[in-house]
Amino acid sequence: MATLPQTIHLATPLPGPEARTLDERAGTALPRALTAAMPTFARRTDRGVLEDVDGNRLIDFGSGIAVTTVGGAAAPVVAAIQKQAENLTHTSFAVTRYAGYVEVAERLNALTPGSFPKKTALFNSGAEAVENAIKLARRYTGRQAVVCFDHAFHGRTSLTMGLTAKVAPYKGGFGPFAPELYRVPGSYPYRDGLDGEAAAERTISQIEKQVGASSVAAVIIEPIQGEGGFIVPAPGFLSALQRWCRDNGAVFIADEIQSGIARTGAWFACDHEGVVPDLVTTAKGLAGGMPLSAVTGSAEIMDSAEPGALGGTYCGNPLACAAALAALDMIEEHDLLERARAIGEAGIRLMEQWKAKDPRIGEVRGKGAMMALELVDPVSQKPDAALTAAVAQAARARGLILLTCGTYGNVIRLLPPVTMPDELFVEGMGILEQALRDQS
Ligand SMILES: Cc1ncc(COP(=O)(O)O)c(CNCCCC(=O)O)c1O
Repeated sequence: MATLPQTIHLATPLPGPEARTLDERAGTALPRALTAAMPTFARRTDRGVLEDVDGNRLIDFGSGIAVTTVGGAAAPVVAAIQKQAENLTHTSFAVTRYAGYVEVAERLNALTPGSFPKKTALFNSGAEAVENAIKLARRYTGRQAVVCFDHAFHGRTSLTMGLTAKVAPYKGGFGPFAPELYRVPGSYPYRDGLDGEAAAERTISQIEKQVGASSVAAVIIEPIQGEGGFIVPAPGFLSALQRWCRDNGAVFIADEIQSGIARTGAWFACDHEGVVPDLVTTAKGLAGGMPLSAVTGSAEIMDSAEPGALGGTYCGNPLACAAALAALDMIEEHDLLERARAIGEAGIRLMEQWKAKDPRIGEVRGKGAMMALELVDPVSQKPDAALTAAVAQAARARGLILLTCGTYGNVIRLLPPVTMPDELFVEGMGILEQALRDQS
């Protein structure tokens, strides 16, 4: 298993010659709707480094959008996939079952919040998990209305586009979207100035007055909103929502696809507030880079669907299950929860120092290795998407894989693999700080 030096190395400008050739081929072969943050093509990954096709080594602050939390091509994950692939690549769990699926379900049933009997169903993508969580909530309650939130992202399938808030680039021209989806304001302390209780009162009032409590099948929320801007709700907001759902017979669904599986320094972002959802969706970091997603929750809700009502050809693929078991073992054996917390503390501390001297930084926020900078006009505090794009582009040109997000396009997000060495993380932060300075 080849390892990469955990240092940045720029042999060519980005994109280099091989990448430019591939880009031309991609322009001919692929639809223009497929875009990428980085102007190059990957060849290898190892911990915090991605090597591209021209031999450049880049610092990875993206983890493939919060997926390779344990590092790309992590040795234990690779070994588990190789071993599994020699014996079993696919049977379809709906045809002949296999132990790996059951083992992943048992792990998630034990790790997710709540001490009640739980069950898990596996799928392939995050959107697929969200779709099935909604199906189960509707089947269990016999109701149809689903409450979702401003700034939400839940996927790009038809139903999940309806749940997702931001129109561009996700939804334009793809409607009509599913009925019975109702969007309400959530908690965005930097922009609404509300504490958890006040934000929850506003949300619940809108649900009760404009949806009707008795028609709500589910309330679905990201405990930290990801694509919408790494928005950490005010303390108490999520638990107030959970109480309302319990009191009104609605299923509380925590979409932990981006915030879950050690990313925030806890197994789940809900853990930070002791919030216990009825259903949890997971994906991304679950299988160390392999496509796997899950719905985990109350056995009573999970068993509400008739035999045969859940499934799909590839759901819970054996290679993905083997990878997931190896990734979960890595998190436990190397205490990567603590590692995520340490990275978060170091990153937040650094960015707060920048903020003290730079009024363009409206807020520094996040938990664990899920951190963000919201960039604004220093006078009006209005979102500054142009500055955000310029900073990201400058950082990428210097070899830092960096992602942005936010409804207003003005949030820089940090999602490093938590197996990244400290000195490489600090070097990546230095590149980001310089890119900010260069845009003064
Ligand atoms: C909370 C939350 N729920 C659901 C999803 C959807 O997961 P899929 O595996 O991309 O379907 C996500 C995926 N987020 C990254 C999307 C990137 C893009 O599509 O450009 C998420 O963050």
